[in-house]
Amino acid sequence: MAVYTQVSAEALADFLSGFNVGALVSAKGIAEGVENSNYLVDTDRDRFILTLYEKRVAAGDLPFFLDLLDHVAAKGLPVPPAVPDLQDRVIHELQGRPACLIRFLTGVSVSHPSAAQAEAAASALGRLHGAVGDFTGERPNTMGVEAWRPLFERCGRALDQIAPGLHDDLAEAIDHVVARWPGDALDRSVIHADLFPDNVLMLGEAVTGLIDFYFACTDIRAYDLAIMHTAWSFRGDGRGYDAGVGDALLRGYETHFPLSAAERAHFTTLASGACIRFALSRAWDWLNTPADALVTRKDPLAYMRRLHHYDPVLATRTA
Ligand SMILES: Nc1ncnc2c1ncn2[C@@H]1O[C@H](COP(=O)(O)OP(=O)(O)O)[C@@H](O)[C@H]1O
Ligand SMILES: N[C@@H](CCOP(=O)(O)O)C(=O)O
Repeated sequence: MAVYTQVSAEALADFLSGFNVGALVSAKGIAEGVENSNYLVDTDRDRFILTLYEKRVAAGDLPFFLDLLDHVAAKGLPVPPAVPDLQDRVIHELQGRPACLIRFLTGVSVSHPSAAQAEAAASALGRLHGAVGDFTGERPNTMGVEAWRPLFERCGRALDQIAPGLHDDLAEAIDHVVARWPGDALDRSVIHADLFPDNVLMLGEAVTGLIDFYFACTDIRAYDLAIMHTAWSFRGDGRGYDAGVGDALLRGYETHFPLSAAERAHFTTLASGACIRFALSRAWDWLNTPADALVTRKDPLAYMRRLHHYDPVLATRTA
């Protein structure tokens, strides 16, 4: 459960009085998510998500994320814009945290996506990449290829507390993948950068929401699909690659963006990089999540197993 900051009913009612959204009826901390504190808020008029930005979201980046959501929503994609208050402000402060009131979208995130659901979700990613073609905002990827070594070094030898050998395994993987990283050889774009199944809301096989744009940034466009491939095509523990789902992702995406020969040639490297990125952030969180935070930490080793699927050369100690 991701609630790092508690908001009392009184503080929330006071906060909502600055909006034209009706009066508070109920509020519950949301079980999913690891980055921010999220509450499901019902008023006597409507339902909202209240997000307090916590760990990796810098307040200075919020205008980029919110402008991006407005841009993409205006193109007809199902993304949740922030709700303005009575003075037309969308970024607030609550309990000392940056906070936004977000429009609620219906749908559920699937735990075990079928090939048809994966195809629909990847098709939505392709539409998203089409919609950002004329978006002028830019944001460097703070979790991109240049960030891996510094984060690895901040984790240090404590990585071996998670699994013996993890430190050396990751060091070798970073050297191997960074040396092969395509860099400027591939098209760049604004990307979502975290389109896991829990960030896609669905009803049956229809996508009803793309959420959680708080890692969105400018990076290699096909890297977004590679991230999705690592997140959708395996069981939660990182075992059991499902080729039906993996192929469906490529098929769905290519209805909007056929991959170039270069993107195909580099896809395994992009996916391996995604595995390093999520293994590292999960490892850092594993070692540093406050004991009193209501959050379920995610397993870094599940991402090492995925890495070994894409790059069997790296399959060594922690497999
Ligand atoms: N706009 C929204 N509409 C409906 N549910 C949402 C919305 N935003 C977030 N949620 C719910 O809250 C959960 C956590 O949100 P998310 O943005 O993924 O959190 P975090 O940033 O902590 O990862 C989601 O899995 C989803 O259940
Ligand atoms: N998707 C990442 C963690 C980021 O959390 P999210 O809840 O914002 O998607 C992972 O699984 O490691």
